[in-house]
Amino acid sequence: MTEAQAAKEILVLTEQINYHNDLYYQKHKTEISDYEFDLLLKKLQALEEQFPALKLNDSPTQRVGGAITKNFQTIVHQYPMLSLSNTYSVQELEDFDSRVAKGLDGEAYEYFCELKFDGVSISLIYEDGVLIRAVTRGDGVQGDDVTTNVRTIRSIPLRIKGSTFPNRFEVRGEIFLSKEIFLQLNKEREDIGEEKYANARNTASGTVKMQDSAEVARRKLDCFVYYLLGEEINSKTHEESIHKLESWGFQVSPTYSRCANIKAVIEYIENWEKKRLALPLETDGVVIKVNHLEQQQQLGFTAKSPRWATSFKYKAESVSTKLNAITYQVGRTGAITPVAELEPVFLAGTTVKRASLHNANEIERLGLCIGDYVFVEKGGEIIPKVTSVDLSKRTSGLSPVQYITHCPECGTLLVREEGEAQHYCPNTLGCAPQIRGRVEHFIQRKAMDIDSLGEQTIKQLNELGLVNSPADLYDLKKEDLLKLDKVKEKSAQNMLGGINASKAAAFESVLFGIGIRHVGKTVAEKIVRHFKNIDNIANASVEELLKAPEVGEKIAQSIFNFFRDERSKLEIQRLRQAGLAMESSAKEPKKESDILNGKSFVISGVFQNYERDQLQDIILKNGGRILSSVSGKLDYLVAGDNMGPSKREKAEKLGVKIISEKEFEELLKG
Ligand SMILES: NC(=O)c1ccc[n+]([C@@H]2O[C@H](COP(=O)([O-])OP(=O)(O)OC[C@H]3O[C@@H](n4cnc5c(N)ncnc54)[C@H](O)[C@@H]3O)[C@@H](O)[C@H]2O)c1
Ligand SMILES: [Zn+2]
Repeated sequence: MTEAQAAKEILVLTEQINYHNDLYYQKHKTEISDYEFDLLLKKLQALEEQFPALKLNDSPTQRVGGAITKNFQTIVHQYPMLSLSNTYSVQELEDFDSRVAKGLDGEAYEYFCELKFDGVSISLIYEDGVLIRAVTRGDGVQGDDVTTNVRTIRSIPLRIKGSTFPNRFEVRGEIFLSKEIFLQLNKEREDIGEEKYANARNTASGTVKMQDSAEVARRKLDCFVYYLLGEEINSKTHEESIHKLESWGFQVSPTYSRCANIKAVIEYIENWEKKRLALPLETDGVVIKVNHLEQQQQLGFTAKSPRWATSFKYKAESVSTKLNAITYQVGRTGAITPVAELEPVFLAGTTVKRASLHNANEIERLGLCIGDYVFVEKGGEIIPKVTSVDLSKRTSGLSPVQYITHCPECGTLLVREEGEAQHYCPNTLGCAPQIRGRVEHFIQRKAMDIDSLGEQTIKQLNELGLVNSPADLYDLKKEDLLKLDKVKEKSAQNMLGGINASKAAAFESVLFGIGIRHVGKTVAEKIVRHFKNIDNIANASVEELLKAPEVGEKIAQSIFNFFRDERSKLEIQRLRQAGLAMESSAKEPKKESDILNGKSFVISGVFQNYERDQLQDIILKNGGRILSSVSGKLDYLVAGDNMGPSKREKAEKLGVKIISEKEFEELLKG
């Protein structure tokens, strides 16, 4: 390669890597696998070594890939938060070991191995035993202050146990979503017609940077810690530090092990390759650290990572198999999911016959033809996925997959909304899986809680033409139920009892249960609080809907459309006649004073002593008004933590008074 060619190649690679870094760290998305990404980076590194003069100062090989955002306060790290070098091969691991041996000049040394948890790294600062700050890695030098969000994580102690600890220290760890919580979160999203999250890591990193910490708390993040730093730590080894962290009440994964030499490290790596798949969280490799802290110091750091540690990444097992067909599933909300039907193949301990293809874009990106051989991977994710076409086995005469245009269940023309990757069957009221899904959604515990009915019963009731919508449940008679397989007098009675008892459910459960797209349980609760009864909701304009807390453009439009559909109006009317609650049972807030009469407020950010709705209630009860956005007419902007900077700027420009939670309390005293 000539120098000119290398220069060009370096530019192209840098641009690609920067693009993927931005997607990964800022947008919490990925378009290529970690392995492919690491290959790009290695290629760039090799070129830079061959042509040192061409190395760019800000090359992605020289710095940590992330960045800070404008939504949080920026904090400079006391100790830089670096990356880790990585390898996928035992040979490279042995090279690392040789470098360590050389760097330590013949001194004896040992390693400490931990699993590499796949989440997002966090720095936790403790003073006098109390968590005072939590900061993201950012660009390694400075990060985002996400303390309010991190305080919601139960496994991170707000105050540490015991009485002997340094005045000030820093703990580093990995925030993650367990596989179980991630699947549950996706199930809930699918249920209300939201697109599913791609993987747990991206979801965890997106969650840590949310503006609403009440939502963060609901997501149930978790954390493993793996690093202790500070002036007065007094540990001799990393192992000792880990034991200290455990004794102070931090959550440390019990999977670590001290390893006498690189041979033992390799055994550790082999030992965990399969076992890690059964762990409750995703892991993508092993982190190998020199155990003695003095030796760590002696080895030091490069610009981007420590020389005393490295990571071994497991390459996801991948096999090539034939794509026999693509089938299409129709979900509760009509979302179409394409599924690859594969020639059965053995992969990472199980036989794989099907793999998810997500949506039409994915099929296009892969360039699939029926009859192709495709590579299938089962990485950290639970569901296998098709990663690419095995072009070496492509035969001639295959033509690219044509995505279906009509619903495989009811034949209706599919639609795809602007900006969405998924196709939908719009025949919500006439498409069998959608009908069943809607009734299942309606009877679930968070909605009407009718546990005497199950999926099978609903399927049969629908096939017999007895149930086509939730309201039909309330017309069921015992004779109807006796027509079902294996249903006798007693269970029929039981079912009717459950249906009848559901009439006592609260209005927010009903509103969630009727299944308006994008309206989850929390949103339903907020809407009920704001609008009080179904008529107010049904008659609200999009603009009025937008004034309710947590209701954005997408939700407002969806609610508005729902209540303009004659068929949903009829359904609501039938449910009302059946005796379901159509208004909030909560009492109107009683007027407490006139102290805030004529004053208008916007509430923004997160508060120490109140939920946002509580603050709203207090304002209303004392005669104030709530506005939805900052304008010249606004009297007060009540600012909590993590308020968006644009709101503040606007308020400052318009001369609106910005008050803190404390000042608001003062205001109330008159
Ligand atoms: N697919 C993509 O588009 C894309 C884009 C950018 C980055 N990436 C992936 O991210 C990696 C680079 O990310 P990185 O710089 O964050 O490095 P890294 O994730 O490879 O390694 C460093 C991080 O490992 C984490 N870690 C987990 N367990 C640990 C333990 N026991 N001890 C110490 N640290 C532990 C820490 O958060 C630390 O910051 C790449 O190798 C690539 O795989 C992928
Ligand atoms: Zn359909």
